[in-house]
Amino acid sequence: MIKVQDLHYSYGRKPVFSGLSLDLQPGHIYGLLGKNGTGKSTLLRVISGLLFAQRGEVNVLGFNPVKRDPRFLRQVFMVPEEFYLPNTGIESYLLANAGFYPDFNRSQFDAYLKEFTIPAGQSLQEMSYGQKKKFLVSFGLACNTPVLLMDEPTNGLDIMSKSQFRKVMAGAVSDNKCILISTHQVKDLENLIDRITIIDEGNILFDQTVGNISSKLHFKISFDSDEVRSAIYRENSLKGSAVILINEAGEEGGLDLEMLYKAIVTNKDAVQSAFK
Ligand SMILES: Nc1ncnc2c1ncn2[C@@H]1O[C@H](COP(=O)(O)OP(=O)(O)OP(=O)(O)O)[C@@H](O)[C@H]1O
Repeated sequence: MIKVQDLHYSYGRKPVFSGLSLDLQPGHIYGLLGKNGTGKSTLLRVISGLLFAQRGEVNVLGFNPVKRDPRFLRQVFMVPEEFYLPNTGIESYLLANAGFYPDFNRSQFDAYLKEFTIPAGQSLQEMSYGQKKKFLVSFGLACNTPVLLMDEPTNGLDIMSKSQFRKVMAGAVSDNKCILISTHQVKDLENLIDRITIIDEGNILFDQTVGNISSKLHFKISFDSDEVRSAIYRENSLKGSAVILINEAGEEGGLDLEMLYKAIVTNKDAVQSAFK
């Protein structure tokens, strides 16, 4: 559905990607993680056709995003990290924008606004940043595009809104939809994303499904010093050590995305050895 091959992209002389490849399928929510400045937003912009790859191939739904073909544009929606909303009410916004998306669903949109407790009569510019973000997420979801790109969608959302976001997103997954979410707020996406892609210095550092991670790695609190020593990642505290172990016994357990991320960044080889 989204295929990126040998992507090269530089801002002026500053390279961001020099050979990145990625293959994303429908029916999944992908979490795109990585340090600040590693190129997550750039990648989303390249996929959506807002930036043009200097080398390599980008194919989204059979289209080259660079061509900005209307048949492509109506199938892709991006919720950017920074955005501008016009000084209009919700109805005028819908009138001007919903028509570009053939599968836009008004009752779905209203249900999302209700879930996020966005007052219907308010002008978009009078909304707080968090309200604007929830409005845009609601609109993006209601467009029902097969490709949905979100850049830090939970930034600026309060605690209640983050759980509403998780609920709304869980209901939005479908077999024909590919959702790619770039985020640092990994806790907000726990139990939501089913594949984790970490990019670093222009390359894919880690790319695994949550199911595969859970079968290969075991996350637990341990009080056993031998076990702690054998862990591929550990965080000590007075209440025992939070560890990541190679899941040799095939134990079932949860996944702590934040710990996984830290483990990959600090001890990539040990984590990757579990997947060989
Ligand atoms: N408009 C621009 N002009 C020049 N350089 C840019 C521009 N936008 C981004 N960059 C640079 O490209 C690199 C990748 O930026 P990008 O915003 O894609 O990273 P990111 O992974 O999304 O970062 P963050 O996690 O901080 O949002 C950074 O080094 C950044 O400084």
